[in-house]
Amino acid sequence: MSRSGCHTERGELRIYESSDEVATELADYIAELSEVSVKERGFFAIALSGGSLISLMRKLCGAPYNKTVDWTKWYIFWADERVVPKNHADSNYKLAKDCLLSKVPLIPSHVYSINDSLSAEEAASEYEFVLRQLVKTRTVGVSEINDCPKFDLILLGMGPDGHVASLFPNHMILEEEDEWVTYITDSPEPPPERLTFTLPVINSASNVAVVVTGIGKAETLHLVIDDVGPDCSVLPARMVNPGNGNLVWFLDKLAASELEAFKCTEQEGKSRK
Ligand SMILES: O=C(O)[C@H](O)[C@@H](O)[C@H](O)[C@H](O)COP(=O)(O)O
Repeated sequence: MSRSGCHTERGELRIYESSDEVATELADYIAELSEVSVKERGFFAIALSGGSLISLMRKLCGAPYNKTVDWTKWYIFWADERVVPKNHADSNYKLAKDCLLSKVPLIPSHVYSINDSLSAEEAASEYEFVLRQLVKTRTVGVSEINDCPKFDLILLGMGPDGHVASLFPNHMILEEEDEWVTYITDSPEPPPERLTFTLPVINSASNVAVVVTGIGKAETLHLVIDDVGPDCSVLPARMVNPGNGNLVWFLDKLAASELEAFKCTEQEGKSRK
């Protein structure tokens, strides 16, 4: 059950007691969006990231979701991927496959992993080409305000430096406006070569959820969510702002502990006692 929730200029905050509760609520949220998208569009186009997000999605593999979700309508993409072979320990595809995708009855041809036999630049351009075909057939929706894909859901994590997908602070790809998928060869975190959706694609989605847990992210999250100084404008997580879509932050109380909204609720709770 949600410990507290509120709407801010940076989207809706859903704060839970523990990361296990985040996992429970995240599964429910994804299943609900899948149902709505399948009803409205006939498909559910979802983009994943790497990191702890994937294990936080684990409850989708169990009851009731293994039976109630219409997995055959899912189309899976990656908001970012590391340029390594698919069976490499660093691969976001491998992580998702091992923890989730191999445990649910998806249609294998609906899983759009990145071509690992190409260079970063070639793989980015091929991935964008594939996306363009799927937007043409409306398997992936299209934005009403630009020609960008409109994913039903993009799931992101956030690094302690405020990066999302493979959009790192101060990197010039934050300014990319034309490409849908781009690449970097100088990631501050290994491995250095990565593909990533650009901000226009992330911000064109119908729904974006950023899932952040643990005390190590608390200070950065405060800079991202609360308006506390000029430096925070360079944080990529702060640039996530789906204009025509919904932004939801799934947080455990450790990650949320520095947020103004969280501190207020804690204070109110104490004064009531
Ligand atoms: O491929 C990647 O590295 C990820 O997509 C990246 O953006 C990740 O989501 C964050 O680094 C948060 O990761 P954690 O939740 O594991 O800290």
